[in-house]
Amino acid sequence: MKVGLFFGTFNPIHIGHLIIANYLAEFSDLDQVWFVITPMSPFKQKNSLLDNIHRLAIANVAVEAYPKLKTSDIEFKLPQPNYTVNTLIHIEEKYPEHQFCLIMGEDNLKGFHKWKNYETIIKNYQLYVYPRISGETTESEFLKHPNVHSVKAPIIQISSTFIRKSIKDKKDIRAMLPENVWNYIDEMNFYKN
Ligand SMILES: Nc1ncnc2c1ncn2[C@@H]1O[C@H](COP(=O)(O)OP(=O)(O)OP(=O)(O)O)[C@@H](O)[C@H]1O
Ligand SMILES: O=C(O)c1ccc[n+]([C@@H]2O[C@H](COP(=O)([O-])O)[C@@H](O)[C@H]2O)c1
Repeated sequence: MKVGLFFGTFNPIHIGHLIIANYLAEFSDLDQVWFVITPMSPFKQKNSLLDNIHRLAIANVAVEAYPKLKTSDIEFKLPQPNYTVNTLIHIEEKYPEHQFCLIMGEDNLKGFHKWKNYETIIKNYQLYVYPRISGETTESEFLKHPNVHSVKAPIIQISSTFIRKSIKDKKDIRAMLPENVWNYIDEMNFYKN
């Protein structure tokens, strides 16, 4: 099976993430997309980060109705910060029967040269890159790499930061989260203070 790995802190997962994953699962040669919940991203502060287990639970609720979308907690037991190159080694060991690819926004591709062992990653894995709006106009040099495939997924400008702030400010942002995710977050009182 060909599996696309979508890495992120997912604090929380939102429709922006789901639309990308759903698009790739239906309109590319990927059989499944797995959301890999990252305990600590190398370039991100740990501020207001909900526990791994809760971020995973929210993502599980989000993918419930989508047989081609799954979650993975493989990084929970790996050293932090979580470098993708290490995770890829572990995931290949655990699932030798699958072929893994990476899913990445154009914005992340621009900073890809700062990732640990990025040359190894791009040499050995296909990258599926979806469009994002960013201030910069320059294209990433990696877009020309034979292992990089551009996909025309829709652009949704929502961030988890915006969702967290809006919940804190008591705004009604239900449309930005799947209904069952909103209900779960609300019942658990996440992000309210
Ligand atoms: N609206 C979106 N559409 C497509 N990709 C997104 C969107 N928001 C985030 N991503 C990408 O999805 C991955 C995981 O997202 P991440 O958990 O970092 O979410 P985020 O919404 O950017 O979070 P935060 O606002 O907390 O920094 C990252 O590679 C990020 O670039
Ligand atoms: O391996 C690295 O050096 C590396 C550096 C930055 C980000 N990543 C991965 O990319 C994911 C999204 O990055 P970010 O910064 O948008 O949260 C993050 O959760 C990590 O899994 C990985």
